Amino acid sequence: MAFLCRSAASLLKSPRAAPAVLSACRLYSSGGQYEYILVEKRGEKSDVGFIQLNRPKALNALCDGLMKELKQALDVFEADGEVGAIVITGSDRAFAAGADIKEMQNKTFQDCYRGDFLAHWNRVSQSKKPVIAAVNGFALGGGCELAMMCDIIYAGEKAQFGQPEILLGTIPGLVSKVYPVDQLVSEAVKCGEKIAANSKLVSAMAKEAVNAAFEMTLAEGNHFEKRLFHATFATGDQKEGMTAFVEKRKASFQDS
Ligand SMILES: C/C=C/C(=O)SCCNC(=O)CCNC(=O)[C@H](O)C(C)(C)COP(=O)(O)OP(=O)(O)OC[C@H]1O[C@@H](n2cnc3c(N)ncnc32)[C@H](O)[C@@H]1OP(=O)(O)O
Repeated sequence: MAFLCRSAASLLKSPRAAPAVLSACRLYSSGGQYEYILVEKRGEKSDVGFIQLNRPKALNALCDGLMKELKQALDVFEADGEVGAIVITGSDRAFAAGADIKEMQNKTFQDCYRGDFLAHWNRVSQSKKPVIAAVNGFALGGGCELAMMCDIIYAGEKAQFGQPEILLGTIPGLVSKVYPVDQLVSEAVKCGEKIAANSKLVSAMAKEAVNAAFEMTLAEGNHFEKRLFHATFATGDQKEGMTAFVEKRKASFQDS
């Protein structure tokens, strides 16, 4: 506890961190004026920081504003000496349906690279306090990764985890399933057909990220994956994939 208090105090003393932490404290202590999340302390002793993602109409898609608020709330709970653990949850229908596709649809590689898109997304994995994900409904793409960044995942019976980015012409896109013996090969071929219908260019990038991860530290692997993710924004297939989602139609990838 002494360590936590010192760490909180040093955060507040740090000239760079202080304004952000103090403004986040104001948001929290004034009952929570966040736009995209609900924040409170729970538990008999009010020692559990509770963050609920709250963009129900967009199935908690992780827009930039939401991720900034999540970082802010984590800063506040880390600086709060009473808080011993943090819970992140969504709604019954969706933990989070991934990064906000409408926000990403027209981004270029240059936008991603210059703005270091997703730079603050690792914040949850850097939390000094244990973080528990309570997942109901969809946990897709970045939503699945957000849950994976937590230390513990509790899943409701209807939780659905997935990495469907390949359908949008970006990375990653890996799925594993268990089948009865007699269906295994035909199901594997069906799976191959589904993969082959996506962008072959982007599939290769996804594989490159996964293979490279075996040779790298976690931080290096995260960085490499992010740069390849940025690189997909230079492809026509990312534009087609995300535009097709927004226009509610099937994507037609050209491997370009
Ligand atoms: C580094 C990280 C990268 C990524 O995370 S890329 C994103 C990965 N995620 C996905 O690809 C999932 C995208 N969403 C879906 O496939 C579907 O949604 C669901 C299967 C989750 C649910 O389908 P259904 O029940 O039919 O609902 P609905 O009408 O599609 O969604 C309700 C509203 O939510 C918006 N929405 C859903 N997911 C996202 C998203 N990820 N980004 C932005 N908006 C999203 C929709 O567009 C729609 O909105 P409106 O009512 O205005 O048409």
